[in-house]
Amino acid sequence: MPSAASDVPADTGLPLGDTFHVFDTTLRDGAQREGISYSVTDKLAVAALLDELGVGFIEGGWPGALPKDTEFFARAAAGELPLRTAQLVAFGSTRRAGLAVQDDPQVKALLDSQAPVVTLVAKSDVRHVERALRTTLEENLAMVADTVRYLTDNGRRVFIDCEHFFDGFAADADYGLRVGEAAVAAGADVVVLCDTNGGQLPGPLSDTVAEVLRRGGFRVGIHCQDDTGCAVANSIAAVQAGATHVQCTANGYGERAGNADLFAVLGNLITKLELPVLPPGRLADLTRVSHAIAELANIAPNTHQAYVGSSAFSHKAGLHASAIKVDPDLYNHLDPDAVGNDMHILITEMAGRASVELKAKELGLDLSQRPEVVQTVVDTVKNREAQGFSYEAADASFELLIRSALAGADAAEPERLPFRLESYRVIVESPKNGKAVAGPSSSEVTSEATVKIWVGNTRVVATGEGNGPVHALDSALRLALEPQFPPLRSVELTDYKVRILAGHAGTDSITRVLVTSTDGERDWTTVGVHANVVEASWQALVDSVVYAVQSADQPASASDQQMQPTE
Ligand SMILES: CC(=O)SCCNC(=O)CCNC(=O)[C@H](O)C(C)(C)COP(=O)(O)OP(=O)(O)OC[C@H]1O[C@@H](n2cnc3c(N)ncnc32)[C@H](O)[C@@H]1OP(=O)(O)O
Ligand SMILES: CC(=O)C(=O)O
Repeated sequence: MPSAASDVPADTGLPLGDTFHVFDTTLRDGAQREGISYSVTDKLAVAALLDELGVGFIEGGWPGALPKDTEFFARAAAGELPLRTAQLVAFGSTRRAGLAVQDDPQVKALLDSQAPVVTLVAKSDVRHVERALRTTLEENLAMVADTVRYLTDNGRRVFIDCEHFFDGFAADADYGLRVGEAAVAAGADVVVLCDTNGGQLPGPLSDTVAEVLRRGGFRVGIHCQDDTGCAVANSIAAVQAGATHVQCTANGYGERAGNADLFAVLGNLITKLELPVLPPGRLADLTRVSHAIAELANIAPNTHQAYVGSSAFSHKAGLHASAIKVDPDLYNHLDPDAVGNDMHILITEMAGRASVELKAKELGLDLSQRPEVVQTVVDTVKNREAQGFSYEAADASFELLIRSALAGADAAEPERLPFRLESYRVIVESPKNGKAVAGPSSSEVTSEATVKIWVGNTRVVATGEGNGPVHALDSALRLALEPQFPPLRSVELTDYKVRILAGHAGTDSITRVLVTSTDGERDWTTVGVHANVVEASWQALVDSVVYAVQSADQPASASDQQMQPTE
């Protein structure tokens, strides 16, 4: 890793070179989000992903303030973070008031980090200088100048983050400009205007950026928090006003409401403003990198996140689907492939014929020549959703519904169900002495289920146990079916969600169950609805098993059997 600015490659490998900076602070400001606590290994992995994406700068943390960040820079310097495109940045503050810069241990830690670039946070609002730093305006300017000069003299490139710049500028514009000028005179490259409390709106923020550029005569960057929900809009407005350095965090992670989301900012800069700020071909990594970082941050991805959310290109309304069938561009603001995302058609009560046809195509079923089947499916979905079913998240049940409609419409190809239910029974038993221990332990309360089914002409009776009635039913059903349908051995239930749908009174409410299963390669979700939670669960389990059997390659012995229900 280069240890000084002189070692920094002049050619950044970025299409705009040094003229535009995409500066990521996921590992510093993003880590200030409530609930995030990266290990050093996580931080190295996040940095590697950001480098793969092709950002220009990765702020890794505050060495000297957080032991984990000190270790992160040490491990990066030791070769654990080979960077292709990005340069590593260490964050810290200007020297303490009244302390010589060379004696300030946290400034020394910035040099020790060996990062070639340093971002220094500085006060630029007179009220913060006087009330938070409790020093004079002149001493603050000296703190900025001394620290920048010391770092640049030691070969570092320096950016200066002016905290609370916009509020400070409104109160005393001249002082804000003097801070920027002092930093630049001492050797700083970029003066980053920070909306630290996130209270700005795009119009006034854009006016301030333009005025600073006019009066300050230095390079301007932007750093926006999201407290007004405008961090992305503010960042884009600043760039349009002339900022050439934009600080963001992956998925908008950050303190309070977060920071400007790197992925939305990149999507907007590249596809809307046509600024090629990433190396060619990397835009298509946006969705993958967003989700991988969410995984490392241990935060469920935001499904509705612009550009990269799994719902960012999902269409629910029938009228939208009907236009999309003609041309997806009619309802998508860009081709989802461009950012590595996919379009989805959601099937709900709002679906029309086009929605069903497009969704079937997504599932590999061509209904374009089967208008009567499409209409049957539309009608069935609308009726069932009115009863409480929800197909939006239950693609497998929806596929079964299409297959059933196809079979119903086609006398030559009647529906082939793997089994027919005769009956099931579930027993839940509390301890004989009646003293179940309070708490989540299930060993005190046992469940047992018996299923009686017909597989072809064979009657099978199986009993299973489980830590709850649904688990017991699932065990019994598999015991009964696995000998005939070996692929079921690799199928597991991975998620079980219950929702009570209110009726007119508590007692007549109905229950919707969603079951997610996996065979290790694919996941699928099925739905059941009934007033009785066990029956609703059974319906979802049966759909899951039928889906598994129908979509797996059947061994000759099983597929040769007569699958028709026998009477
Ligand atoms: C807007 C932002 O997000 S900036 C980034 C903020 N991030 C963090 O604070 C995370 C890491 N922070 C830390 O680990 C600790 O706060 C430290 C190590 C930086 C400082 O810890 P401590 O010395 O224990 O003090 P504390 O956290 O109360 O900070 C207050 C001190 O910092 C000084 N300070 C605050 N801002 C600045 C600044 N921009 N420049 C120089 N000194 C500053 C204050 O004057 C005060 O110094 P004093 O104790 O000599 O009066
Ligand atoms: C520097 C920074 O994180 C801020 O001002 O918000």
